[in-house]
Amino acid sequence: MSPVLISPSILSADFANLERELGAIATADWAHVDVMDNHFVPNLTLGLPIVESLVRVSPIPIDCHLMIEDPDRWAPGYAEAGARSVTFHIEAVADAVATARAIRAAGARAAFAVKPETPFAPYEDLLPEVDMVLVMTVEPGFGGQSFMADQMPKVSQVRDAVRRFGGEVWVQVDGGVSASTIEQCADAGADVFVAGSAVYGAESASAAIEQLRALATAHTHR
Ligand SMILES: O=C(CO)[C@@H](O)[C@H](O)COP(=O)(O)O
Repeated sequence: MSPVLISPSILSADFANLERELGAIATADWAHVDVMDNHFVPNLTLGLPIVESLVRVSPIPIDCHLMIEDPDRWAPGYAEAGARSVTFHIEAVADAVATARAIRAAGARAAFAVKPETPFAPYEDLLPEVDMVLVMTVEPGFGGQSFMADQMPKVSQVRDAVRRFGGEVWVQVDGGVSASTIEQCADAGADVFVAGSAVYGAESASAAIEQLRALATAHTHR
């Protein structure tokens, strides 16, 4: 397996043609699906029935990022729907351990996300319960925002904690990731890269994916 994973965000895709848009990123590792409820974030996207349909038609695994309230209740359903990984926000969850275990029991990889203002250190003890930590590099809610380079120390902090833990836990970054920002993410220790506008805004999505993969691979320290 490649030491890095590229996960294009379909938030920047044409929502009227999602099957075709998933086909356009078939050379990526995962397809990142942002579920937003207009409460946890000020935007509304899609929910469980659409994710079930996307799982059916996607040529690559679905990487589901839940930006919703009450993930304790909803997250396992996305795993049961066939998402390969399900990420909940640590700011929204009541019982992170129970939710992560329910996601894993339903057959998906479990992850938690931290918003830019949220520190990682208080949650380091959760590493044995998850397969990935997502460090947001924009405020969650919208695609096309500017990359927050000030989150790179947090990415390094997560990578150091994963090394101390010794298990296999991916470190994902999401927001403003592009050919001009991905190297610093990889240098900081990220190995899973979400990119929306940089992929769907490119003339060729597959060429953009290859460029991102090559840049990240050249800078990974794994
Ligand atoms: O979760 C989110 C936004 O909240 C992301 O997944 C965006 O969809 C990334 O888009 P770009 O910043 O890459 O355009």
